[in-house]
Amino acid sequence: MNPMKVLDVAVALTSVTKQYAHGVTALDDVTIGFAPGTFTAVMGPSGSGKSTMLQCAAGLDRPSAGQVVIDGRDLATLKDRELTLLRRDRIGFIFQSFNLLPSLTAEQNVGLPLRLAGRRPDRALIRQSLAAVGLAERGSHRPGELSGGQQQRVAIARALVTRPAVLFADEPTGALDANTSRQVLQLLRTLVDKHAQTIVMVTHDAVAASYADRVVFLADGRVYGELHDPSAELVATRMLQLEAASC
Ligand SMILES: Nc1ncnc2c1ncn2[C@@H]1O[C@H](COP(=O)(O)OP(=O)(O)OP(=O)(O)O)[C@@H](O)[C@H]1O
Repeated sequence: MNPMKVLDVAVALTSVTKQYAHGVTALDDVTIGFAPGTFTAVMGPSGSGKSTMLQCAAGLDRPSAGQVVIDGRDLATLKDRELTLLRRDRIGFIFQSFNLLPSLTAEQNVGLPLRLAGRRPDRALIRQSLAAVGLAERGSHRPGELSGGQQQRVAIARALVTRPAVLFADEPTGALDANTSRQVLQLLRTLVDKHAQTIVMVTHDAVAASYADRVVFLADGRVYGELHDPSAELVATRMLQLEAASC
């Protein structure tokens, strides 16, 4: 990828390889970019490198070789402190298990990234973030008093409160039923369409992937093609082909 192209994307991976101990190559020469204001789903058989790619793209893990550029900054050139700040201020992350602090209210959970940044939690901003995910009335509720879908929406509000360049999502609907999943996916779609949020989501679910603009397929640590605006059926067919090929 040339330098101009790198500037055009929110996140760019160029020839990224990640090797673990015991000779495991989790990512093998992966080059891929995620354009601002787009929603990308990453799919592939179990062990194909999806989570590893997300971790490297989010600056949570360092590649063995290759370059990762987030928001125009080459991660390899950053000192540990600078990388921590970039992750804190420019990256949002949501997980299958929500990862909310059970003793804090929804408002306090959403305000956490601001506190960690040493900023005074701005209540108007926090309330605005909760309203954006449809939970304006639930600010004083603790996670145990909220449904799974509501907890994931609090986690999304928390991830977005710093206005990150990219929101990474690792199986965000994995713990939710079909109906609640649809609501969360529709919310992610709206964040892209209305607020030009960049989202990169790992999923095993073809229906979830069909909410994205683009689906990237991984197998054995390599990119094996992509689909644009695909139907769930087309994604499922492609996954079956990949799984059959990697057996
Ligand atoms: N910390 C680690 N140490 C050694 N090997 C690892 C480590 N993390 C992942 N791997 C290996 O790297 C490969 C890719 O793993 P990764 O978790 O990225 O795959 P995945 O596509 O997300 O899988 P799944 O869909 O099952 O979650 C696998 O072979 C895995 O066993």
